[in-house]
Amino acid sequence: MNRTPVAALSRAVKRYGPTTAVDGVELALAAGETVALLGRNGAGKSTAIALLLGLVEPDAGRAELFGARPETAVREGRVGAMLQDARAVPRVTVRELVAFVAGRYPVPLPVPRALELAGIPELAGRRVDRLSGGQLQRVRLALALAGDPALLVLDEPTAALDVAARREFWTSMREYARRGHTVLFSTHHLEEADAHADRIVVVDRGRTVADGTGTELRRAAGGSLVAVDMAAGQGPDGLALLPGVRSVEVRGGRARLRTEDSDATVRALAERGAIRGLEVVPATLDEAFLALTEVR
Ligand SMILES: Nc1ncnc2c1ncn2[C@@H]1O[C@H](COP(=O)(O)OP(=O)(O)OP(=O)(O)O)[C@@H](O)[C@H]1O
Repeated sequence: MNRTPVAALSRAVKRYGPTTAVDGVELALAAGETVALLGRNGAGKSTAIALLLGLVEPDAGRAELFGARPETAVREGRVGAMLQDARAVPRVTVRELVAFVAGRYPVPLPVPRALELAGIPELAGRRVDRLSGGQLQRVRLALALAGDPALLVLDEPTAALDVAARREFWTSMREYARRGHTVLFSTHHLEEADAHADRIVVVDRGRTVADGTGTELRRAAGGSLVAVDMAAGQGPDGLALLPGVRSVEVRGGRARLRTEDSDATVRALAERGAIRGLEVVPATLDEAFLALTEVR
């Protein structure tokens, strides 16, 4: 089996003057994987994507596609990309533009198929410079798909899409991924990352701070919340010392314990005879993300 990653950044560094946009980020995508790149504004996601596509050169470390320099894979038409800077081309129709781009690839998708996958067959005859932001976004998806690339790289692909368009977008993307293609997308929508990626890579200040499934990230970054009613007259004394507990908050006669090991915390509460109105809630991905990227 060929284990060369489809896309890899190893200890990649990219500086812009005094700003280190990417500071040793690690990333590896296996064939057929869908991976989400998650991070705050300015975390380095777009720069990491630009490095992978060979649009910028790393100052240190390596960026590779299919085990070679990114330019080679891009030239061979093995990569389709949808980046953030959308510039409309004047006067041409959607069909003409997609056909033009498809014509530059060795084995492109038929244009109607690219339009269908992007969910815009009805826009084929429309002028590109008269489309709405969301429509244009999907034309850009059709352009990224036009060459039937093995790897699709999408920088915040659903940013301009409404709820229905977003759902259609992910339906298309899943179909594309099901056919064995590899997809890397960046997003600020944690629920999208959780729902549509096999794996989430969290980038913060140019570094990879977490890499795993949504469940693994939730577990790694703060465990669960255990809540119990306190008995009359009982204070919070000692709760912070129970196994696993990171923090305690008491409000309205109810104690909320943030814990790394809810089983151990619940057992210890039971030993104290303190289990009334017990509730155990796993950390949300939002909480995990905030914990992983909190300003230290
Ligand atoms: N061409 C550039 N020249 C100078 N600084 C840049 C350039 N591109 C990015 N940066 C800086 O590098 C850092 C990382 O930016 P990048 O666009 O990669 O982040 P991002 O995670 O994609 O952010 P966002 O979610 O806001 O799109 C930021 O501080 C940004 O200001």
